[in-house]
Amino acid sequence: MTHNFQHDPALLAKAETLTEALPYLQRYAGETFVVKYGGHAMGDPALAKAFAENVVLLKAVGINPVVVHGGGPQIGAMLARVGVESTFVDGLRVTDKATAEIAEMVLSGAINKELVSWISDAGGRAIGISGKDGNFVRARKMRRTKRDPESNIERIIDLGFVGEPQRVDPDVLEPLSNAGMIPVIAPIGIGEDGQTYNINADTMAGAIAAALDAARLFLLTDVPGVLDAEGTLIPELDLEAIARLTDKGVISGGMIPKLETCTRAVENGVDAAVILDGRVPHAMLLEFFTEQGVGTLVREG
Ligand SMILES: Nc1ncnc2c1ncn2[C@@H]1O[C@H](COP(=O)(O)OP(=O)(O)O)[C@@H](O)[C@H]1O
Ligand SMILES: CC(=O)N[C@@H](CCC(=O)OP(=O)(O)O)C(=O)O
Repeated sequence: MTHNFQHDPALLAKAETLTEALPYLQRYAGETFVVKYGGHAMGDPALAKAFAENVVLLKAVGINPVVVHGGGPQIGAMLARVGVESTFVDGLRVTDKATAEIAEMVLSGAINKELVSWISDAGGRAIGISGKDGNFVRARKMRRTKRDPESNIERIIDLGFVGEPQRVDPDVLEPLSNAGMIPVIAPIGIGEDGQTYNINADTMAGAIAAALDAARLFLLTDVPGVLDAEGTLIPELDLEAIARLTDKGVISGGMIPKLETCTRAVENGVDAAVILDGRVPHAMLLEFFTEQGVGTLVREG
């Protein structure tokens, strides 16, 4: 697939002026925005700085931002360094014991604290936790099945210690947010038996957005949004259209958990979910002060 979407340079220039976004954002004062920052969008320090500034701006106008981060490529690099092989099924990393340990080390350790420092450098107060802290996210083993197209038999796929959020406790975040902190969350959960679960960061963000009754869920990634078969950006999708595109195979790899997340989030009370390009400076703000937004907006329909 070719990705031929071009960003309008005039809009990008406009985005440099953070203050222009203020009147648009102030309408959301008191609301919660959950922002998922993907590992692919993390590489560039200038973008990281812009991202952190945006999050601090949201907090400053009275919005309650909650950051959930990924780190897939960084986990992959660490696994390669220690010689552990990694495979993916539908965008999810098959996770054995050693992989779970490394995923937690990279996500809860290195990346979580890096994001906390970016936000701190931008003038905010961030506090980094994972789903384990305060039993914030109770997880269970993810059950995944796949239908064999030839035999039409549904098979269970064992993804190891890949988890799905079972219960999110909003009380863990409330005192932090009320004290002026910006929570930064690593996608690691804890099972009833104390087991560590590696959770896809999109899935984690969606469950948190639903539990917090968020007004928006942003998924920042390394493409302009959901692209059609020609590689053109689809500005808006409802749940029916997502099912259609998935069946046609237009949506694959990492976009599968993203759209599953958006679907579940809007079904569970999140007003809208947006998949947008984390490589565009101030993408989150552009979404609000451009007529059509800049990514793919998912609503229930
Ligand atoms: N229809 C589609 N539109 C856009 N991206 C798609 C589509 N289908 C699959 N993808 C893939 O999904 C990727 C984004 O998911 P992922 O790599 O998991 O990102 P992140 O690390 O930000 O979570 C894109 O880079 C692209 O390769
Ligand atoms: C189960 C599963 O796939 N977990 C992910 C967690 C990190 C993640 O989701 O990072 P991105 O958002 O950068 O892709 C992983 O191990 O890569």
